[in-house]
Amino acid sequence: MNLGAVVKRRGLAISHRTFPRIQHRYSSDASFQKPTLTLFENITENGGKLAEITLPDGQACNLKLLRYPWNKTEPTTACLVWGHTKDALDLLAFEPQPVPAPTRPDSYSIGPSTIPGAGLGMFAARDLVLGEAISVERPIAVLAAGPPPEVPADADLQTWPWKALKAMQARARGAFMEHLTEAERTAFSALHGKDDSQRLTRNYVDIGRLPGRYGGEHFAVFRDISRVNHSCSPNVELVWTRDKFCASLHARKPIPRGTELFRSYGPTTFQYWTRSERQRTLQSPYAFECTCASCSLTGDASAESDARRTILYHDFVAGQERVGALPGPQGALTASDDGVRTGMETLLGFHSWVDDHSVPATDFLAPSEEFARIVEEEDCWIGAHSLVHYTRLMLGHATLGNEDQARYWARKAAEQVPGKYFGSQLEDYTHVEEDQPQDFPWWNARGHEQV
Ligand SMILES: C[S@@+](CC[C@H](N)C(=O)[O-])C[C@H]1O[C@@H](n2cnc3c(N)ncnc32)[C@H](O)[C@@H]1O
Repeated sequence: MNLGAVVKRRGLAISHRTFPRIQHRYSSDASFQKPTLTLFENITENGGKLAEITLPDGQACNLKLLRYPWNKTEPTTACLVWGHTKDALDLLAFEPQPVPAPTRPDSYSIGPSTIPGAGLGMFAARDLVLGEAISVERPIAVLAAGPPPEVPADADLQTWPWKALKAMQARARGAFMEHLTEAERTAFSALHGKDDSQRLTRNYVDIGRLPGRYGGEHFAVFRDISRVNHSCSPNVELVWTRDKFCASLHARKPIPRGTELFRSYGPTTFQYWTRSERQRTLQSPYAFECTCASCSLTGDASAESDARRTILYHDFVAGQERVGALPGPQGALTASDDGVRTGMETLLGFHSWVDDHSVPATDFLAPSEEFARIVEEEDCWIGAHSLVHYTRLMLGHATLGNEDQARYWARKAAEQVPGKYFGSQLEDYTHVEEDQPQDFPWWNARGHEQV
């Protein structure tokens, strides 16, 4: 039996003399029920392996430190990812692409926030145009947020031994921080937070999945974008572009010079939550109480705001169910060909309405009109969901031959795609109707039913 296997089974401490490249080993108990973490001193010699976690069943998962994209002339990012992610990135043979420039230079400044006690914030340095890219940044650091894919999906991460695994990952993150370049450390240390751990948890942006078997989120920390404070009625939207490995901030409305910029910290569904649900999430890990317009409401007004957001949530869930019931791969909705159009129209119930004259136009339009009214009252940002309803209103009004309304909703729909600076298929979809509503195949098909 080889020494490595004995070590795994018995949880023995490994001497530096036997394996000089191994510096630390954290295992307080000899029981082989616990995962063990080994941190490597010389990560270059170990192919970027910063740590190896050995699970109770003997499987080993590697945490790898790499610089990405592999491009010497661009700013690159220090990444701490699971071994599979690195392998998948290797396979992609990623061609480095430059970080795109913002729409116009000098669009923002950093200074004391308008919210008492919120520290610094980001401000519009000039009048900003709806949709424009205000800041485009490659992150200082990217870290896998969850456990390795080898951890069984049904494992309760709060209980032993997974709790121990989590603590071990935290130690690996600490070691990762030590491996940042001096410039990265300086930028990271200047961010809000009393220590590295707090700086990480209070400044990260969730950038979602990277390629590879690990299906969880990744956290990215930015020099400037991490300065943007939170509001439940945000005026900017963050877009992560994996191919360019950068994030961009887009204005979701015209923003006058000097205005503080706010984005929503919550997950995609955050805008649908009630006030107390939102406040709970912001307390941990961000540790503040939101004072935006919706969160400052009290009594009946606050209950009404909660009720409005709940209506939006139910509509979102119903929409998800309709997407799930669509024939063919759901990817058709994001494909770059006519599948987008057909999939979208089917989802919206457009085809069945346009052919069934027994269903009045008002029945088709009313739910989307109510949706639009609530979104305006709450001033919330649920771009993709709004896009669906505004497109529906555009389709409906074009079919009724109502040119002004069709153009209006086409423009509103296009505005829900802030990443249009990076090119978007959906933008093409909506712009056809915006520029030439008469080109729409069903233009005026039910023109006799004016509403
Ligand atoms: C990502 S940082 C934002 C930049 C930070 N204000 C700074 O000084 O660098 C997140 C932290 O900013 C503060 N913060 C963000 N939004 C806030 C808000 N709406 N009200 C109060 N504090 C806020 C909280 O301390 C939070 O943990």
